[in-house]
Amino acid sequence: MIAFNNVSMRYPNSAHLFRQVSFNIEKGDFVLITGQSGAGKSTLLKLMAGIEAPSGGHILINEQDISQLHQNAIPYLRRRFGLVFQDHKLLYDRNSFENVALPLSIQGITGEEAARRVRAALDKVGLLNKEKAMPITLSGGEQQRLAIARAVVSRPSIVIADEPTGGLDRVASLEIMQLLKAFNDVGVTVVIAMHDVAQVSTIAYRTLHIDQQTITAMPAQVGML
Ligand SMILES: Nc1ncnc2c1ncn2[C@@H]1O[C@H](COP(=O)(O)OP(=O)(O)OP(=O)(O)O)[C@@H](O)[C@H]1O
Repeated sequence: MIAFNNVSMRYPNSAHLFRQVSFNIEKGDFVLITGQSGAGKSTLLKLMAGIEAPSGGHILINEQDISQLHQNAIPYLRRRFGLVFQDHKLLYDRNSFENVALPLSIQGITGEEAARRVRAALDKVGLLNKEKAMPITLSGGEQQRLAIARAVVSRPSIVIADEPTGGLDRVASLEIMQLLKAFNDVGVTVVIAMHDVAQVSTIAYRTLHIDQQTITAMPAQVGML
């Protein structure tokens, strides 16, 4: 589903973050990207989603080389991804419902159909009773769950989350991981960048570890608290 073939990455005037790394993420995988701060975890997620371009090699999404895609095709590629960032990137002048509805309205889905899908997404993350709440009135964990609802409302086949439990306590972190696992259980591929793997609980996962410009794939394992 996602294939990196000899991918190298360096930002202008910086050292390489990775050199000629290759790995595959299969449909339905639950993958953790680990590595120290600054190792390049966020960059790896951005490469997958076509937000950054690699300095070498090829990235294939469903066997399509994304570097060969026309600029106009990038928004369609992005729709396959649900993106969840550590700082939520919620719109604080819109309520919960409106935040989740935004990706749908960009795709031209409005009215009853949009309302039905927004409420289904809010229900999945346990925020159906907060649809009128402004994000600022929600707890950190609730804001992150709202960001997840917004990420999944377009029914993406891949959810990419960058430190989704950052700043949350243990209980809220566990809820977020269990929520992401629930989407994975129904077939969504989930890729999470995380420096603190201890929060993963008893979720089976594969790890891609970034260190010294290389990425090491480790087999499936079960995380322990
Ligand atoms: N747009 C950019 N332009 C130049 N350098 C960048 C850019 N984005 C990130 N970097 C640099 O690339 C390196 C890797 O950053 P990245 O955010 O991918 O690491 P990370 O592993 O996610 O770190 P953290 O755990 O601290 O979030 C850092 O040194 C960062 O300063």
